[in-house]
Amino acid sequence: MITLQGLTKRYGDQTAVGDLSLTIGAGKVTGFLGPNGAGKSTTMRMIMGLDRPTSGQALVGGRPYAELAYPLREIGALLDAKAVHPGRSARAHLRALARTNGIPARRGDEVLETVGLTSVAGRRAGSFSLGMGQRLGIAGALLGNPGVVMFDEPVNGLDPNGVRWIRGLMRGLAAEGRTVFVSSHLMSEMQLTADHLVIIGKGRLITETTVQALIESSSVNAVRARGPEQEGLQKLMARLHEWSVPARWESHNELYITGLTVDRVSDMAYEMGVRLHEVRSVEASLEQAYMELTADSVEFGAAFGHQQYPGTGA
Ligand SMILES: Nc1ncnc2c1ncn2[C@@H]1O[C@H](COP(=O)(O)OP(=O)(O)OP(=O)(O)O)[C@@H](O)[C@H]1O
Repeated sequence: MITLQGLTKRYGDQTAVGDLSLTIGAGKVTGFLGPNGAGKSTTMRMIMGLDRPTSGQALVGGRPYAELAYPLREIGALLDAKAVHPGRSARAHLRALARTNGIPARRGDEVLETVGLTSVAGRRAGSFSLGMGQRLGIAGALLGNPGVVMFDEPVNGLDPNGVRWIRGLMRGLAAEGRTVFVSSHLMSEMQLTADHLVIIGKGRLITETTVQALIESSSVNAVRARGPEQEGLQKLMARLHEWSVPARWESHNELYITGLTVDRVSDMAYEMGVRLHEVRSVEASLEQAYMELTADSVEFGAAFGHQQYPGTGA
């Protein structure tokens, strides 16, 4: 379990992380999401004792990192895959890590097997590809068989095979009862991997929720109605607005209606004599729900153009 208590980090007058209080529990994968510069890496670095909080604290299994006698046995982290001596072989790197943490040397070979690097164990880590480096970093994180693992952007630059492997690994670690805390910008991947989500923006907690609850809360969950006659659709739109049902144009022959069922929309159109060719429900993706939620917290982003269609009144 990881506990953050009023965790705060300031750089000059800039607050990188502001008063974060939360618990990241065991037995599940918790995704750590937020726009660029939101404070994810800073938070993870404070959990690992690499940055000192300005105030508040981060606890691993109830204790600050600095007080852990053998930290690698409590928490393993992949924060920077390049933080490996390039001249050392993968095996030598893991042996050195094991030695300083009171872990038997043979454990290095076990984790190399787990991450699929046994055949290159004697090769210099500096000659590794990005994906191999990520795997070696993960081997280091697993070395002490810790109850808590933390990965900062673990799938960055990985091929589809590597992405799938990491997904399975994280799910497996959580199923074994471990705490798995992972940051990522890949929402499609988080939708498949995470159970729980912690979302921050500009250093502050935006929400803590489950993947399912976030998706269900999205206004993108809607009914899409498509028809061949725009005049009819405009009539339908006007009626919906009379009833204060949120509806907007998706394209010139498609409406997007929130808060009514497919059956209700079909019946309304039938009663009004509006021809429809398709009526179906649309579920938001995690990405859509996330974009809505964090729209106000994006510091570094390009403005999107907004398309207008007849009848939107916008
Ligand atoms: N050593 C530092 N000195 C000054 N400012 C810093 C330092 N480290 C981080 N920051 C600032 O703190 C803020 C949070 O950065 P952080 O890297 O934690 O964000 P992030 O959520 O991990 O971003 P990304 O998704 O882009 O990796 C940023 O505005 C960053 O510029």
